Amino acid sequence: MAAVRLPRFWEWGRKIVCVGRNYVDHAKELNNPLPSEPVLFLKPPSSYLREGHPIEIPWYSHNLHHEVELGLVLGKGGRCIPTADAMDFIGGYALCLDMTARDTQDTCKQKGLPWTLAKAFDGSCPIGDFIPKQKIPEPQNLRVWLKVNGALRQDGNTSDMIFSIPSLINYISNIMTLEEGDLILTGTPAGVSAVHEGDRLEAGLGNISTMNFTITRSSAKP
Ligand SMILES: CC(=O)CC(=O)C(=O)O
Ligand SMILES: [Mg+2]
Repeated sequence: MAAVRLPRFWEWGRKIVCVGRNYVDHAKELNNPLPSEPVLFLKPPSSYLREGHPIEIPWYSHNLHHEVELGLVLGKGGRCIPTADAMDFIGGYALCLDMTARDTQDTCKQKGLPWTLAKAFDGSCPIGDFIPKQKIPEPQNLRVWLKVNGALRQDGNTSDMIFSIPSLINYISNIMTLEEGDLILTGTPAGVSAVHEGDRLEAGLGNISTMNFTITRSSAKP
């Protein structure tokens, strides 16, 4: 039953849990300290964006960054999931972008405020198609890449994660109950950079899944 419903998980209104600073090279490029525990934040379901719709630069940002990430789609829910059992809770995967208003994030950091404005705006989580679990037998050894206007900007591998996929599921589920259809973004590798109106983004998980988006400026202003 779950296998039939999961392919359209983004329509369920479930939470998106994001992990930050999970790759050494990315933490270093932003001069962030290496975390001793996973860094977590949330995006609302209104962040989901599917191909065919442009990514909008929020009206308050002049430095929107791409972050390409492997997404884990929960196939069943649980609380305090043991690391040893964690992979059984994955129903599939998705190619994801964690679009980030970097200027806003920097201001939030300086003021000691949460990252909501920088990370949780409408369309801040573009996603590709649902990938059934069996199509990625080695999720901890997977190329994650992104091009802007044909130029390769991010080219990482999930083998370089600081916190492994099972340990992330264990950590998150010790804090909040994970539900079927939840999405976990596992962090971005190095190479994040600014996008501009008219840019074309192409991203991929190896050659298993690819997606394309264009960039526009939001017409929504207060
Ligand atoms: C510094 C960040 O924005 C953290 C983040 O989202 C990541 O993927 O790393
Ligand atoms: Mg991220």
